[in-house]
Amino acid sequence: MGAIVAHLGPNGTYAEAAALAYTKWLHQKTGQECCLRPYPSIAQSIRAAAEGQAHLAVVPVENSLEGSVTMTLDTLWQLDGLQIRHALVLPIVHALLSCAEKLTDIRTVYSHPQALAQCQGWLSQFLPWVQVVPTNSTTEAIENLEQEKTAGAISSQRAAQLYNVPILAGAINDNPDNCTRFWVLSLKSVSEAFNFGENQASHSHTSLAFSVPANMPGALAKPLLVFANRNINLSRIESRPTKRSLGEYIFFIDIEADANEPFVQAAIAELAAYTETLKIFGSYSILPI
Ligand SMILES: O=C(O)C(=O)C[C@]1(C(=O)O)C=C[C@@H](O)C=C1
Repeated sequence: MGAIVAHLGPNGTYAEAAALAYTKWLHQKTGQECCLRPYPSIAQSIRAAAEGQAHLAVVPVENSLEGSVTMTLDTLWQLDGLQIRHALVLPIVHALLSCAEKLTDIRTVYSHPQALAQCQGWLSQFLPWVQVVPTNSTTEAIENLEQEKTAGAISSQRAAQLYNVPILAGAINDNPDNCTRFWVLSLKSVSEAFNFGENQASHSHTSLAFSVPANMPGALAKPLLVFANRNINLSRIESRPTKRSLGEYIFFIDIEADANEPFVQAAIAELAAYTETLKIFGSYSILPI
């Protein structure tokens, strides 16, 4: 049976490119067949995996220029039961797609907010007069181009080929080394039924998030010392609002250690004493893609 893999659509998004890279790796490693299924938003693709409509979801989590994809972090925090199976990092090269003949004809630029932000320097240098309009994905932005000859969309070269739209400018991201990290998510029960190629000896990273019981001195220092005292390196820390009241945060942390190791289990047990709600999103490795 093929595994259904949810991703942000319509076809041609970077999330789909990440899902394709992951399913190719998985097929080579385990022979597992997969079938990709696009969803209109990142949140809906995560919910599809959480509610069992899809076996996996491949979602962007962090970009080298713009930082966290907040919709992914917020949705993961709200839902229960999802685990991170793998991470993968893709280079992101944006192009300006348009049916206009030249840059000076462009009046509106559509794209996903992350992509718009990753090209803000280029936009202010070459198209300072345009109206910038956010869309749910870089490929949703392409829908407007045929009717609106003065519109452009920031998307990938692959999407330009897929939708047969001309590229007016290539490699427009503000840093040539632009890249985005994606997570592969699934319910725990799904990985018991499928072979997701995870039976390697150890995982390089564990991701977790917690809220703290009160805004007081040491509220964050105590949880962080749990890792520092055991020589466990943090590779990332990010805060998001709890959405309850101003100044209350959820902290998302990635550590460079496997939660199956006894010393990491001891750290997590101690961490629970200093946190209000603690969610462990699992241990995983970064795929060599
Ligand atoms: O809109 C897309 O094509 C996506 O896959 C989303 C997304 C993101 O949310 O970060 C993925 C990678 C790039 O960083 C830009 C956009």
